[in-house]
Amino acid sequence: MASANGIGSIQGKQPLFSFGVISDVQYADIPDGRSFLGTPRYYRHSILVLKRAVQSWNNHQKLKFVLNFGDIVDGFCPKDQSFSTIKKVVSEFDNFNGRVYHMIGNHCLYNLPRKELLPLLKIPNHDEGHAYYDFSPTPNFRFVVLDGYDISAIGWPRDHPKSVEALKILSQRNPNADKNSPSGLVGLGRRYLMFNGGVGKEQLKWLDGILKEATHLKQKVIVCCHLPLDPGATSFAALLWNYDEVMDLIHKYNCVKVCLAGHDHKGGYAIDSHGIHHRVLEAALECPPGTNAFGYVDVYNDGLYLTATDRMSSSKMLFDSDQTCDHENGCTTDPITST
Ligand SMILES: Nc1ccn([C@@H]2O[C@H](COP(=O)(O)O)[C@@H](O)[C@H]2O)c(=O)n1
Ligand SMILES: O=P(O)(O)OC[C@H](O)CO
Repeated sequence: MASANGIGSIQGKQPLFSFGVISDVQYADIPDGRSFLGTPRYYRHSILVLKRAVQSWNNHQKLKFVLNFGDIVDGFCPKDQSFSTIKKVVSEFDNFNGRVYHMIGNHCLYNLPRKELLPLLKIPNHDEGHAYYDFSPTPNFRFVVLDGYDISAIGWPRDHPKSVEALKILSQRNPNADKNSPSGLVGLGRRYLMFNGGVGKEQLKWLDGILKEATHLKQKVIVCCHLPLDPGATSFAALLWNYDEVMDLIHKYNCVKVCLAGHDHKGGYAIDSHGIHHRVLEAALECPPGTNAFGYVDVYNDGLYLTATDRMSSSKMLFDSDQTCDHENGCTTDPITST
């Protein structure tokens, strides 16, 4: 399909490399339920979605790695089963014939503290409890994985400075007794919920260094985080607390082309004022039995092409600086194929 944003230029060519994606598996061995707002959640079926994803990624044969966007187990998982359940889901991922890069999400942190969780997820360089890292699958591309719960009221010991900082932010920004309730919060202020978090100063400094180096090396950067970074691509109630600070830093450079996220289960897509694509991936948890939500991304010099399944929409994201939205009704995803 030749389209307004010029995706025709990448179709028909061999990708430089490809990788698999899935988000919000939120498995638990409990009966089906619903979100707070009533959306059905299929806790036992979600691991079947993951199994089918792994099978499909292995059948593809050319995927270089897989990215898991976080929340591999649900907060309702009985706490005496947290460790074994996370191990069970990780071992499903490990059936993939390649490297799996995990992100942490709020539901992971409801189940285990960081010091137990990060080694299980094989988070690189987790010695100080950080879950941010980067890797370069080819010399011209770099993936940056952000830790959206760096400043968070979940996951750190209660008296940890990062937990104290998070509780202070929540007490200033959210007057509700239940800090997960957005009641009375208006517009972008709705993001100040306990199930979200922020990127701390040290991580921002690290990110600045990475982007500086990537610019010097002429690398294109894909930023990944459980929490979305753009208000156009998500419900405000799912945004990273300091998404604006992170994006101001990213916008100082021209190397970041795409930001990928999970957390907001319905998914989303937008192009920001600097031409960066923001794609929030639809959740595996909310797939009714027999349906799927996973995909793989083909990487080209001039764009990313997400081929997705069932409830995850396929997306074309071209890197050109003169970005225009290629969807008639605005910057939403443009479904192209379903496998
Ligand atoms: N509109 C809302 C949404 C959520 N909450 C609180 O957050 C918790 C988690 O929500 P889920 O969507 O993951 O079910 C929920 O238990 C509520 O405490 C809310 O108060 N108002
Ligand atoms: O992580 P959950 O399951 O609490 O859901 C987060 C919401 O989707 C954010 O809007």
